[in-house]
Amino acid sequence: MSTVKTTPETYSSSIEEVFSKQQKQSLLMRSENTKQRARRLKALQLWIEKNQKSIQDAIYRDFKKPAVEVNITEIYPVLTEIRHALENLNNWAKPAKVDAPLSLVGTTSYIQYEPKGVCLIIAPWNFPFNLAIGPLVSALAAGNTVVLKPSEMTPHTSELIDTMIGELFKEDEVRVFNGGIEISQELLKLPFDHIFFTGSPAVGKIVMKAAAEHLTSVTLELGGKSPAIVDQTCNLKDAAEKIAWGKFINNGQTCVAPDYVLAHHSVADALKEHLITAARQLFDSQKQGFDLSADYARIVNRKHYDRINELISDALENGAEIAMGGETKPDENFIPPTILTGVSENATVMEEEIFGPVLPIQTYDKIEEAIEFINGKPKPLALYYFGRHSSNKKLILNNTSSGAVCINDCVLHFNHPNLPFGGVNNSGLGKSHGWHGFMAFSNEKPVLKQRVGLTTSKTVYPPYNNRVRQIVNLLMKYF
Ligand SMILES: NC(=O)c1ccc[n+]([C@@H]2O[C@H](COP(=O)([O-])OP(=O)(O)OC[C@H]3O[C@@H](n4cnc5c(N)ncnc54)[C@H](O)[C@@H]3O)[C@@H](O)[C@H]2O)c1
Repeated sequence: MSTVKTTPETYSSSIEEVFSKQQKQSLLMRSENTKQRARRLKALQLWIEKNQKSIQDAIYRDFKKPAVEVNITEIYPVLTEIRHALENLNNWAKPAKVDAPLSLVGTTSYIQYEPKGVCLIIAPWNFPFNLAIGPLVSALAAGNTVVLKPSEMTPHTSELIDTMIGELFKEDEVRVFNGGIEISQELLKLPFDHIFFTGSPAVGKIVMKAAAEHLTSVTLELGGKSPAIVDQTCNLKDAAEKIAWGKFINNGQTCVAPDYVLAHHSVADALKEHLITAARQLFDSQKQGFDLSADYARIVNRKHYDRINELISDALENGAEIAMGGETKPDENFIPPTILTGVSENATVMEEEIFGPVLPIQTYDKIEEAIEFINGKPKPLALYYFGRHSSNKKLILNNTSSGAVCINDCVLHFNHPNLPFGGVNNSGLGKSHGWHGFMAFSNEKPVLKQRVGLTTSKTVYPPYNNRVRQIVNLLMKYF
């Protein structure tokens, strides 16, 4: 493979030229029917199905992600998203009729879902294929043109995405601009009709500020510290297997991974043992060591490897103990599943999103303490509750705010096409997936048509004589 394009000059058209071509094309695409949108989605689907091996290879080269894990977490979710859109597109795009209130009798009204226009998608590196192409599916289903900026941290996948898009689309429909922050910043200067950003809350703020210059709408899919509460009523072995899977898959670099565990003090020790067993069974089944396991991915680069090691060192300096893990390998960005106990609340690992295979276990006595702890931090992207205590469940659901909640499981909600996916405040703004993704890239345009002129409107026109005053008073009282 050739090296990744890093500056706009290496492309045939500049960012501004592509933007201007897409503005013209997006006007033409407004009058397209859904068949043409479906044709684009179908082409994308066929390309992905035909090139599964290339996708697996590219992501393996980026951070040694096992091929089956690529299928489960990168290819399958995108194919699900495409199939769901193809099945539902006609319904989604159909104008939605709405009833008239009594005061507007004689009118008919409907909502027309029009494409927003020229959209920018900025993607992160942690699911480099899924999180670039998933939003693209929604944007195309809604009839938009797209400029796509994949992450510079996964160069092999980003180059493959560029190749795929180049083979499937003209640059006035979809165009990739690969590169780092400088490319993002150039793109963010333009008056896009919508920006869909997935990444960190810190960069989300930069994107939102840039969007504000043009009053461009944004969807921000951000991160945060997603807690997993484990109470004394849960099946510990089952909970441990699910938490270990959700935490250590993709080497912990998952926005909805359980960031830390809040365990009832009576089950914390037993849970720790189950977590250690589960991590070994899932990610080192051959018992050769996690570093030799074909089922365990790597940290994406040295910068993140160093960041995560610093989190571990800081936790240890603040009194934490390592229940599992400890032996890292800088030459291959390898950090084994690491479980920490006795972590101080002031340790950085309890303050920043971990985004790596490190799982601190905190304990609580009363469920109210766990809730207070969560509410003391920015609202998380996901919250997990493991237990069968209906009053605990109710207390948690009613007294915390998060992008999503999973009960007795974790991460799975990402793959449910009928659930809106996204965060709240610090963990995100707006929703994606399925209908919700279609809506993120659509303008809900209300259309009101006057039919028989029975409405009260003209009767309240000036001059405001006694008759008009009486009508207005009646309107306010009864309609
Ligand atoms: N909510 C979700 O769906 C979701 C999914 C995956 C990851 N995330 C979050 O993403 C973060 C990890 O991903 P990341 O490290 O790639 O995020 P990031 O914010 O560093 O980068 C994301 C994208 O923004 C670009 N970028 C970086 N700095 C920029 C700047 N100053 N100006 C303009 N653009 C800039 C990058 O080139 C990249 O394409 C975590 O916080 C994680 O929780 C969220």
